[in-house]
Amino acid sequence: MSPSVYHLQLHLENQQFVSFKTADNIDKIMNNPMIRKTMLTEYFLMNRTNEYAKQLNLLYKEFPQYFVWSKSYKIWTRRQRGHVIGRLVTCHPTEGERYYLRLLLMNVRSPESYQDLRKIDGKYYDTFRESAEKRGLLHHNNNLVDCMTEAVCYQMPYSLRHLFATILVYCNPDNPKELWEQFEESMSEDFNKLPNMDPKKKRHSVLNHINDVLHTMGHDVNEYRLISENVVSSRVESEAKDVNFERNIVVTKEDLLLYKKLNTEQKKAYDIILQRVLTNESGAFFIDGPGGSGKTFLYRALLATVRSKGFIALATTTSGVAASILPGGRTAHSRFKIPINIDEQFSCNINNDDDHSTCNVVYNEIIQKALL
Ligand SMILES: Nc1ncnc2c1ncn2[C@@H]1O[C@H](COP(=O)(O)OP(=O)(O)OP(=O)(O)O)[C@@H](O)[C@H]1O
Repeated sequence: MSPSVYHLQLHLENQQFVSFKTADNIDKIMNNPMIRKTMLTEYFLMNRTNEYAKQLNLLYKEFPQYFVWSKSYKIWTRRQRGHVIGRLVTCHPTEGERYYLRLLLMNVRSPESYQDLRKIDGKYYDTFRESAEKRGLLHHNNNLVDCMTEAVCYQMPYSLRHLFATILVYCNPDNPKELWEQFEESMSEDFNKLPNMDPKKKRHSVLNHINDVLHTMGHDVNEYRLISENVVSSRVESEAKDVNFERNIVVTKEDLLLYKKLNTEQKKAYDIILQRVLTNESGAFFIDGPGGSGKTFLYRALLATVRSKGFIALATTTSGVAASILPGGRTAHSRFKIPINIDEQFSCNINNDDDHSTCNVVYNEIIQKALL
């Protein structure tokens, strides 16, 4: 490929990757000065010591146009020929200081050290973020526009929507609507290929996907006022999503064989419950026993058997911790969209039998509220 692209290393101070063989002596590795050298540390060194580099006053990404990196000697030497493009490896805004270091390197010419990047008018700031802020790099969405613009070049619309949601949550853009309008088209490209997608439907689908991502981070798209009306996913859509989620839960081989290990009491409960499920009769069962007596073990065996037979089984718990130990487990608040404040009138609907696959609910650790 011509011109070739230099991928410029990006790391916080003393956090460069070091590779070594398992048999190598760790003290020897630590005392080897070569191991600490990277494109970035040597870029700083060149800015301190090399007259030509000082005179050129370059950004990190411009450096490879004038200097060549030697992997064996870990030094930059003056370029004699050839044209290359320098690219700083990408960094997600959630990476914090590393992201702000990148932002500074993209904008500050000829820095001589990490400390130098944190210095403005003789004053040192504690973090790269503060330094970026004081330099005005965080104002007016500029860095976020750069981040999205760059991502548009190499990321699929699906990933762009994830990035956009992350930016909304973690980077507090001054004007989310402006950012949305600027990148809506790039984030919608995959939907263009679908048949019967009018612009309104397309926008709705894109915003709904962004909303799904935001929900996993505890936020909602309507907080950001990206469009004038509220984004509401249709009942059919959200049910389709739920069914899709449940259907994609992988039943492991190990779980499928759990029923063989059940003790007498577990087996008794397993048989009774399974019988009800298979005959499509309704029923509510309460499993009780001291901690560690095998309740969760029984639920896992039941979930695996029921799901492997093509039924939908909702593994529901009161707490997130309990949810994490059941395959496909979700908290009741997440699963049934229960609001924080509930009153006597509140009820939640579970659509049963849309496609003739009975919906079964396992509720682990009911401790506070009778919900169903
Ligand atoms: N029939 C069984 N055969 C083998 N191991 C079992 C069996 N039943 C339970 N166990 C094991 O015993 C341990 C405790 O079981 P489990 O977590 O299911 O108990 P529990 O009643 O749900 O506990 P808690 O109420 O504290 O959540 C687990 O390591 C589980 O794998």
